[in-house]
Amino acid sequence: MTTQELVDQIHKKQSFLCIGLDTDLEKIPAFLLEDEDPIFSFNKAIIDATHDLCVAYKPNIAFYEAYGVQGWSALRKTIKYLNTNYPDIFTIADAKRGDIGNTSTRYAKAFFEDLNFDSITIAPYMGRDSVEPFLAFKDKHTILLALTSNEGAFDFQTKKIDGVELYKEVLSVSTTYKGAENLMYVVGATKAEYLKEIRKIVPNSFLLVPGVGAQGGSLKDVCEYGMTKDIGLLINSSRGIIYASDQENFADAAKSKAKELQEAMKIELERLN
Ligand SMILES: O=c1ccn([C@@H]2O[C@H](COP(=O)(O)O)[C@@H](O)[C@H]2O)c(=O)[nH]1
Repeated sequence: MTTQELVDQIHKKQSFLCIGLDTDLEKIPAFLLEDEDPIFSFNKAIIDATHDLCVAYKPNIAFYEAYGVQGWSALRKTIKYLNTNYPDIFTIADAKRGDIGNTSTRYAKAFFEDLNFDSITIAPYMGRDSVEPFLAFKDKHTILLALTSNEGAFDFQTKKIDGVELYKEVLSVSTTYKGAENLMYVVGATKAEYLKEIRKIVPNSFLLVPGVGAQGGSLKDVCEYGMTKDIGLLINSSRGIIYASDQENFADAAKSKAKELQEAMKIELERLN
């Protein structure tokens, strides 16, 4: 999917919501455990109930890998279901990969070609040759961890090297990578006040912003400091939406939570005009 197609979808749906499919057998409604593939049944119900309120879904790969072959099969069914039934939706494999060049190429093939995701999250720590193999794929997007939402982000990411914070170095150096036009960045909603500085380095890039909902980040602050004329934001909420209820009404409850966020986003988009 091209970035323009994503922007068009945001305008059409008046939403820049990404729903995280962090599907955990210990948290989904108990009655679904009787199904042949409870993970897929849960995901399908959530997707069918919320697809017109969001522009992206982000399965976190850890939740699928944790269940071995069954989990991987549910992931494959989920991405296939999305690509077949809702081809306009932007899909993100939250896999946080990155390795020496030839290994990165295999990761890229796995997620972009075999699974056919539109994008993947990548850790920048191994540098240029670990990221560029992902950037070589046309109309696929590489979402580099810049400033993450967790407390541990302060261990390294905000530390200065030669007077410059590491996350800023990640942002500016990565813009020189071959294929940098395919880059997006992860910035945690819990670090909204940093967005002003971040926008000085990457004024137009799309940012994937997790941390609204269960982690307490503010949608309003993220929009105030991070929104661009082309929106430039995908705001993720996972647990706050998908686990709104563990009863029969779980999909409707998820829809209500997604609707609350979409309505708040609509107001923010109206401010742009
Ligand atoms: O900095 C980061 C990077 C990734 N995540 C992931 O996003 C979701 C957030 O889930 P919530 O339930 O809405 O808190 C989850 O998959 C994280 O692994 C992040 O939170 N922060």
